[in-house]
Amino acid sequence: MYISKLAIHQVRNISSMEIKPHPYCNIIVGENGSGKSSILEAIHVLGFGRSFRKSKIAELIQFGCSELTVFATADIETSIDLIESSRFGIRKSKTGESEIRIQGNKARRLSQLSSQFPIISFTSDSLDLIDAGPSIRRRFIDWLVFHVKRDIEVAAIYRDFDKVLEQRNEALKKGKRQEIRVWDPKLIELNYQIAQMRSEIIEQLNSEMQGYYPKIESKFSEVKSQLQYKQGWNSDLDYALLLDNNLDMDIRRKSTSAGSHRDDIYFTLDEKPVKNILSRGESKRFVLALLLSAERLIDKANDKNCIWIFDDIAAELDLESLKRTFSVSHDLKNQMFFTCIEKDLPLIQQVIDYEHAVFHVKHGQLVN
Ligand SMILES: Nc1ncnc2c1ncn2[C@@H]1O[C@H](COP(=O)(O)OP(=O)(O)OP(=O)(O)O)[C@@H](O)[C@H]1O
Repeated sequence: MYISKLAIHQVRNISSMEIKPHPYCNIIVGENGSGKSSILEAIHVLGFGRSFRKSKIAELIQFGCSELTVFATADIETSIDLIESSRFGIRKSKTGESEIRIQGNKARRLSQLSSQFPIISFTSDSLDLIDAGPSIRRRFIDWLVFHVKRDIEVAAIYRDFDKVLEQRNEALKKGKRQEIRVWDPKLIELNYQIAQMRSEIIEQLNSEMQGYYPKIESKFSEVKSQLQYKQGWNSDLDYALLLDNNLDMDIRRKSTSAGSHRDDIYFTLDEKPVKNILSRGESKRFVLALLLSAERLIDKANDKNCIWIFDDIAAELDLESLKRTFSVSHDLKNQMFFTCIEKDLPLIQQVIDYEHAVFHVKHGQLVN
């Protein structure tokens, strides 16, 4: 799948812009502050309903405007010379309302749009997957589960778990045992479902990683890399029993101490935490291999390639990593959007030895 047309309105310094991207490789060039990343933000909003940075939606909306909109036409080659087009759109307002359109019809949930539109982003924040707290890794794994399972019910399982956990925590605050126990059967069931889905996907991701990591990082080809699911409770014990055992403590702490909401994934090299071993550049390559492995799983399950967005690619990766990334991504036939400043364009074009489109951006407008 690739975006064949993109229309952006009122996203940061872009008042209105229409682009017809190349099916595989797009380089967005401009000076600092020209609006390159804003194009990537617009694509990200379509796939996730939020910024790829830590910006809130209201911060993405152009100064003085009350909403932003992004529309895309995405094409899929269904056979050698047959292309199927789909239209997607999202409107987000400052006051928090969203309107989602698929083929011109209103959709109820963002997950309906996201399921059609798998986007992978590699930005300066991507290292958070290694460095930041477990919630970032859980979010990544759950996003992958959602795209691999291809089941809209998956989003409902996560939503319900959050709701039930919140209700149970409310009951814990009141300290009423009977009320707390009302939530336990549903919590146990959803906890089990989430654990099962996460465990399966981490195992599959681990196995893809064995192939991709050496392609991106030759230095550690002899060293075993491992992704391990670390459950947020003692998995030797029955979860129901654990909730019972922890009840007094949970009432004191006013929150549920054990469960999927405490899950994490350990990334190790030679059984040592990646976080403590790898340099910053090496960590970026590890994350890149992780993202490529994730894409492979999505691709296998959906026959639908992911759309990649790389912000300021030359600042993030060295020449060798760039070469490897472009080569692997090109083999996978992904649609890619890179941003870079004018001075880095020759370097990037030297590494990309296949057809691509270049879009020059100035003051929030295309200039080529
Ligand atoms: N809500 C907003 N409304 C209008 N302009 C904004 C808003 N938020 C940010 N901007 C401005 O939009 C411009 C484009 O930002 P963007 O991050 O897209 O630039 P860029 O080309 O990627 O720059 P760099 O190379 O420095 O990363 C910046 O000047 C930024 O200050």
